[in-house]
Amino acid sequence: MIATLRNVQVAYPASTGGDPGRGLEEINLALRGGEHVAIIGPSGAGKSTLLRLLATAQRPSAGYITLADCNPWGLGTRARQRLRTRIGLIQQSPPLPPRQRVVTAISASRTGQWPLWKSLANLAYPLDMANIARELSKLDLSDKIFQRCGQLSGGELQRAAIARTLYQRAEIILADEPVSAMDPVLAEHTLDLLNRECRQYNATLVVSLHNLQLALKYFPRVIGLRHGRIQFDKAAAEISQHELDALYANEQLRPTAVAHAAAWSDNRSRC
Ligand SMILES: Nc1ncnc2c1ncn2[C@@H]1O[C@H](COP(=O)(O)OP(=O)(O)OP(=O)(O)O)[C@@H](O)[C@H]1O
Repeated sequence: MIATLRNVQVAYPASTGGDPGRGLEEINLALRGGEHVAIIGPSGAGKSTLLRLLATAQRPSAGYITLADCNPWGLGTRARQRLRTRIGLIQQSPPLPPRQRVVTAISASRTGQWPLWKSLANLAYPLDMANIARELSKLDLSDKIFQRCGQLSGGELQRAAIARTLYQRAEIILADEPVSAMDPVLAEHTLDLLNRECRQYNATLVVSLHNLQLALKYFPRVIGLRHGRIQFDKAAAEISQHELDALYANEQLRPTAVAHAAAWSDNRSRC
């Protein structure tokens, strides 16, 4: 298994002196290397928290986690940093420095894997321009290579962050709503590309999505989270409308989410 979580819990500090905020509770999960998994669930369900846990950006309050056969929180700082070079986290609003050029931001994703002299030389002039240009062209961003990150649109920034993680050659790619700022056609194209690239390099891909249609279409395994707990974890083809209704029950997003799911079910039954 590339990742396992046993009875994992994340409790956030209470903001007003009450009970601790609920992030995740009793999460039990095993991910095989090379698997492609979508995480769905209403706003506040814990999707980002789960991705941050898998990225070692968040420490569990309780329970046990292994990544690539080691406990990240039992490692020293250096060893944990080395482990992080094998994990790519694509955030919904990628925190790329606004004044940094796209080429520099992308090349920085590999510096943790390089010796110090190479990282320093790379700061002065990106050493691997051809491969960076290749990753950008896959995402139709070739013309943005020397642009400053702060000058990119939301969707372009998300695509630059995806190019950065692909260039990193991460073994585990975690993406938090990676296509939320893209138009529907670009969103499909980008998710399709991300899946193909991960298959080619046998990378494990875990993506949180609010768009159920995309989750069910592109991911063979889907995890439904609600109130910090796993409601279901099963093959996309086996998820029923009833389970989707229950996942989003009483949530403000329900009408949109269920409409997406109903459209997808209709399409599925017509095929
Ligand atoms: N840093 C934090 N401090 C306190 N509470 C937090 C923090 N981060 C998240 N939470 C709380 O934990 C819960 C889960 O949040 P999380 O961001 O993981 O949900 P999500 O499913 O990704 O939501 P969304 O779909 O809206 O992005 C929410 O109730 C949220 O308010």
